[in-house]
Amino acid sequence: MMQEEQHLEAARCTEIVNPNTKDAKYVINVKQIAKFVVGLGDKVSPTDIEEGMRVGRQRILEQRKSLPIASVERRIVDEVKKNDTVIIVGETGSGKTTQLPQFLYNAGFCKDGKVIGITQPRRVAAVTVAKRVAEECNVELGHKVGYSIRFEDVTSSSTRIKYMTDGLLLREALLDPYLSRYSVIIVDEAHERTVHTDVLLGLLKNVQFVRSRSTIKQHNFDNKSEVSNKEDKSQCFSTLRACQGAKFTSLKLIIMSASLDARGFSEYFGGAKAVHIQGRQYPVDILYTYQPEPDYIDATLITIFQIHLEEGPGDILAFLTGQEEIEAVERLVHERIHQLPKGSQKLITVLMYSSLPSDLQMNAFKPAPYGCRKVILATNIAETSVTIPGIKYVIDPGLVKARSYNPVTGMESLIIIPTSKAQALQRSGRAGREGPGKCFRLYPESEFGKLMDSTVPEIKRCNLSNVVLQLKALGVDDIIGFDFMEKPSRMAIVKSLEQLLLLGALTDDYRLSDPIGHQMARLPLDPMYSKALILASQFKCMEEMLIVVAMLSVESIFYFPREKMEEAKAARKKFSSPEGDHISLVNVYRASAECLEKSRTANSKEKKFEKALRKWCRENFINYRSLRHAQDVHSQIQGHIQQMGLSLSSCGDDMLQFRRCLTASFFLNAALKQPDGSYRAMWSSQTVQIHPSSVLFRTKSECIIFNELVRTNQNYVRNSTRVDPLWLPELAPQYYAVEN
Ligand SMILES: Nc1ncnc2c1ncn2[C@@H]1O[C@H](COP(=O)(O)OP(=O)(O)OP(=O)(O)O)[C@@H](O)[C@H]1O
Repeated sequence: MMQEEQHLEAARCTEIVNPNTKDAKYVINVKQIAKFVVGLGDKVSPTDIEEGMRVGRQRILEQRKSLPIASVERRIVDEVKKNDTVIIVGETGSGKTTQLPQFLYNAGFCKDGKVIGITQPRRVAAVTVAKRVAEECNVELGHKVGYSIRFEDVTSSSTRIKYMTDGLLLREALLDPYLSRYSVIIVDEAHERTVHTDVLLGLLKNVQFVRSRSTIKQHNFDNKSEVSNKEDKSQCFSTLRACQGAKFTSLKLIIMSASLDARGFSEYFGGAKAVHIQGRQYPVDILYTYQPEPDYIDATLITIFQIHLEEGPGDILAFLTGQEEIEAVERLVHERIHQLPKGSQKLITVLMYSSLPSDLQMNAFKPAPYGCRKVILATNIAETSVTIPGIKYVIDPGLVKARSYNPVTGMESLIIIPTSKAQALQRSGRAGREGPGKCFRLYPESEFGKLMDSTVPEIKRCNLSNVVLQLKALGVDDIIGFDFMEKPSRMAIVKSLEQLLLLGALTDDYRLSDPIGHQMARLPLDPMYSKALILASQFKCMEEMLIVVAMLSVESIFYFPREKMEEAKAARKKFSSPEGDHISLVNVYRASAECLEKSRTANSKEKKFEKALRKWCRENFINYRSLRHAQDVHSQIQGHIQQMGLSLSSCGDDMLQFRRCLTASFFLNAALKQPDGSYRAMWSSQTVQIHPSSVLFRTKSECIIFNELVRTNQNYVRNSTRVDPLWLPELAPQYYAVEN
């Protein structure tokens, strides 16, 4: 196929198969794409569009039929009918995520208005897969097929196939503890073992147990003899009691992945049936380096350019470890592009990481302009479930940034570690989804054998306060006795119970407190941040705290390019407050809002505001993408605050009130200056230093509160504000009065 045709085809596949062709805006869009791609201009007629749609549908149908899962549809449906829990293991690209829900829908699992829910560990996967399945079913997104992710619900009462994040299903369980709308729940990409997946598995096991009993016969809940298994008795008791008299249909559970320890999952679900799907649609060649690469960034760059100059058409997906690294590689690619031989194809970069605003993440799914090759620089958010059109080459340096938490010191850090085999398989699976592909692993083949089979479950390496709060809100009283697939350490659970008690989320007998604990559980934030917002309504500084929580939820607001360090520092000074980093963040946010306000008064077009904001960010050395993300988070949390009836007051210029509120909320993160100029963190007793990026770095106040304790070459605290040490016993007597 000629390259122009290929690009038109790409445009057709992503746009023309959309069912809304009668929408005028859409027709213009198709024309624009055609013009952009092959210069057809106004030549795209309604007949072209009709034809494009027909071709697109036909292609999708043929493509679906050729997926390995298509040949075992009957068998899988039968297994699901026969068994309450089924484990499905099938290669990446075999069609699990997109096809299985459709098979089950066609087999009648949605009759009586029931819903099939499919959980994904990541938002981007939930959104893009739902879009694809809606296209395959030829329905408008949000009707029969929809998705729901935190702060974005594209479903309706007619939705029967619903993709969502695992965290969202957990939140749904707070309102509907038996997940009664669902006839089937599919936990996809279970190998990732996110903390949400693990909690969800325990919860689903419990819900399934309750629902299956309820369908057998009406319970006599005072007589627990029906509950045979001892562990189940303690596990389910509070739930069983609560559902007295309720009548449910049974819940089918499907656990799915390309690289699953099927035996471990099967054992956890009492010997559940495991089904393996053989084969994939297209082959992927795996290439290794001869020697270990001493500098994986440089090796990634070299591989990008090698592919670009030596390989045939197709886009590139390179896996990196985080936003800063991705932005640095983007700069290096742009620097080296100029060294390309004259006449070579253009190379464009697209970024993809979790804190990038959703609309910018979606740029990765748009076809590259005609005559260009696209290289996507992504974190592991592009690792599972997603199909990015055009990707033929994957570069995998074999590393990932992972959370690690020490419950004794309270130190949470992000460290770069080798991927597991399961992750490497997922990454290579992103090539070869539309045709044969290649994966360049930037390590020797012998190293692959040494990788761990699967990732250490996140639940074993994170601060559990949020998990414990959620479980308490779900009615699980005995956290240590909860049936986790893999139990977190007792110490980690005890520490988080202690923290929640001190924050007032739990009563003295470790139940969720009313109203604080319930309110905290409703906010989708770290418990300390939730507490800060609840207190801010009493300290009358909600506006300021909302900004701070939003700004702290994103990575690196400021940036300091090496070549313009002095200019960047001077720009930053404009926002700096001598009181500390929190107020400085408020200043940045407010100044950006002012800039937007001014451009809104002067213009009426949304694009122009964006342009004005970008310019303002450039001039002030603010990371535009991070600021946009903070604005998103801000409006989302504001929605929650309003729903909860908390007042949106501002303390105006009285920042004393705001600092007192910070102290009352983050008192566990207080540190006192020591005679040698270092600080002692009060909760962990660790010796720490103020991070050089802080406005307090040189000033050294007597007492500070901070948000993050990180370890690089030494222990640093980040985002600090100076506070009066006497506020600690006054505002947090539950902790400091006893200590003193
Ligand atoms: N958005 C999309 N655009 C184009 N093709 C798609 C899209 N989504 C899926 N496909 C096609 O359907 C195939 C099966 O995708 P699906 O996500 O169902 O596989 P899977 O077995 O779940 O893989 P994985 O384990 O990687 O998630 C893909 O290989 C690709 O060919």
